Amino acid sequence: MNANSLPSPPPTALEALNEWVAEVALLTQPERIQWCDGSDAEFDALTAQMQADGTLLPLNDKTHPGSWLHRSDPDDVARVEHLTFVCHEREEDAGPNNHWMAPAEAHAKIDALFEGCMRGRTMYVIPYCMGPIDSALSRCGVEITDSPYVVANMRLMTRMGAAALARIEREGTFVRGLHSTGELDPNRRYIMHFPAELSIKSYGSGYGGNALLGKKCHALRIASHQARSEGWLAEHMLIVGIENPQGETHYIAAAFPSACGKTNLSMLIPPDAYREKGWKVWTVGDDICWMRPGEDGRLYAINPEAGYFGVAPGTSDKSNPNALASIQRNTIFTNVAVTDDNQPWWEGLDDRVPVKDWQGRDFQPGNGPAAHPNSRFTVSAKQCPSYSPQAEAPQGVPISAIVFGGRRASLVPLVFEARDWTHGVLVGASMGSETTAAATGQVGVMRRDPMAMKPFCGYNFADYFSHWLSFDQPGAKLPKVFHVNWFRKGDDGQFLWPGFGDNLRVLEWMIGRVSGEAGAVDTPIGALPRPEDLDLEGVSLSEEAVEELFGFHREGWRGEFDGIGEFLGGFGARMPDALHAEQQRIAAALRD
Ligand SMILES: Nc1nc2c(ncn2[C@@H]2O[C@H](COP(=O)(O)OP(=O)(O)OP(=O)(O)O)[C@@H](O)[C@H]2O)c(=O)[nH]1
Ligand SMILES: O=C([O-])CC(=O)C(=O)O
Ligand SMILES: [Mn+2]
Repeated sequence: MNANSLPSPPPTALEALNEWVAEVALLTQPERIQWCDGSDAEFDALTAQMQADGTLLPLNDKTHPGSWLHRSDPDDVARVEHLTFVCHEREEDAGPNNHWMAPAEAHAKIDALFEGCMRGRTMYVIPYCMGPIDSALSRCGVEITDSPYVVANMRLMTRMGAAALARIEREGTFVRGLHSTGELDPNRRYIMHFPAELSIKSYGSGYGGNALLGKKCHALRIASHQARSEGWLAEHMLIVGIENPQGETHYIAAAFPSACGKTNLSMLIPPDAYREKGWKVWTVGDDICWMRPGEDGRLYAINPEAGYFGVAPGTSDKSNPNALASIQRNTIFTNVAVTDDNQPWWEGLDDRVPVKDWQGRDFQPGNGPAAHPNSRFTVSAKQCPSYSPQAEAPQGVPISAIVFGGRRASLVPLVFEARDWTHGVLVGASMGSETTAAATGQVGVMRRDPMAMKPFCGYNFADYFSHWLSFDQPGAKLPKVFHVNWFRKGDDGQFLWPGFGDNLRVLEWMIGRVSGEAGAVDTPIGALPRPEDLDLEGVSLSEEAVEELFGFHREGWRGEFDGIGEFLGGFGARMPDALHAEQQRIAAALRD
């Protein structure tokens, strides 16, 4: 195709967009170009076409109306951090936390892959808005892709189509994301970010986090960099509203690494006794949070997404009934197993035995799990029974508490509170967690994952921590900062804390701390509740569990703080002195 065969007149009057689309068409040579309007008719036509060519397999229409299974290439099931690059002119600006390539080299390398890659195929142009269309906090982008699966997922995950295009035309700026599934060859795969150009190029993967460019690539890597210069924060956080029996709602934002419990906490169902008293939980977002100080000095947050791309395994009517209710219809499942009556199935759902595994083979336990450990569902947020009407509010919701947490089998207690903002930033910066199946590589290895942003921060972590510290200004009414660990294990290897709905007991304590009502004891690492400071009625915990979940183990923390000191030191002179000082203050207190 050449520029002359572009549709005429072009669907938008925005020259910059038309020029970019023409330029991409020239490079990739698609057979045709389709501008996506986000309509139901467009979605229906795409899913019908994917059903016809086998990209989507229809699921049981009685139990799961309007739902499909997609089986991806077995080598393309997770994010690929070693192939993900942040391309600033200077390597120091990407920082030791990122893989870096100079922009010119990166463009040359990936453009060579894009050359002619859409021959014989349709090129889709997807205008999207991250956040409510009418919110000043929202930002827009356009993704160009040759994957109808990406279009369908973007339709569920973002505000996509005509309204987004209208906003882009008004604003004149947008993030440019170019994607092709290519040959799905892991040796011809890159996810490249050019923060200074507000652009993304992703080649060779169809997997969510690599291919749905509005999500991790735009809303975290590009947005975090943009947020630094514009005075806001783009974070890997859920947003949840906790309504107490008096009818007051506190909003909490929580950063846990991939597959460490954000979706679950955001959709929590209160334990029976809490429900009877009138506690309610409202889901604003399950993965990404953009926040900015409001005129009253508080941080206001929006969820830039419009849907969930959630982890399937472990989701059941016991662990997460809201998620399960959300995915009974109009859902795309990726890499799950199926039962004999063609229902989606995964480990932890129930005790049925599936007939086909995620690769479509007859299920045999010897082949490993039936559903891929990183199998996912894509669904519109509006289908969640706990979806908060405030998720559409253009001004966002005020945040009362920020929570950091990870998977830590040992040492780290159930919950503690940072003493002030600077300490809170250190708590976030020093987060550690055991790796999960959300990214390729070994699972269960402890690594530092500051603010759950290790794979997602679009610039040097040292500068990112400085940016976090800069919010502590006169007049600021910053949230309190906490750290949680739902994943503490006993000697038998079992989790000590029941988790899920019972996590509300911990959130209630946090809200009590915010309002000054809940008790705690001070330790060098922060304020820890005593068991009697939490409502534990009906929770059965062994003596060992209480000791491990609520105890403070000075020896272990000394070692931990040595590790934290080394980690901060790895960033050299760019690391803010205030964080070093904070680490040293606590390390000294631990020696006393
Ligand atoms: N033991 C325990 N497991 C949990 C808890 N919350 C979530 N999980 C499990 O952790 C896994 C991942 O949870 P999610 O809530 O999907 O993780 P996420 O942080 O939203 O992950 P991403 O979408 O990858 O960013 C699931 O298998 C859950 O069942 C908890 O409180 N306790
Ligand atoms: O990005 C993805 O593919 C899914 C996700 O939320 C994560 O990995 O944190
Ligand atoms: Mn995530």
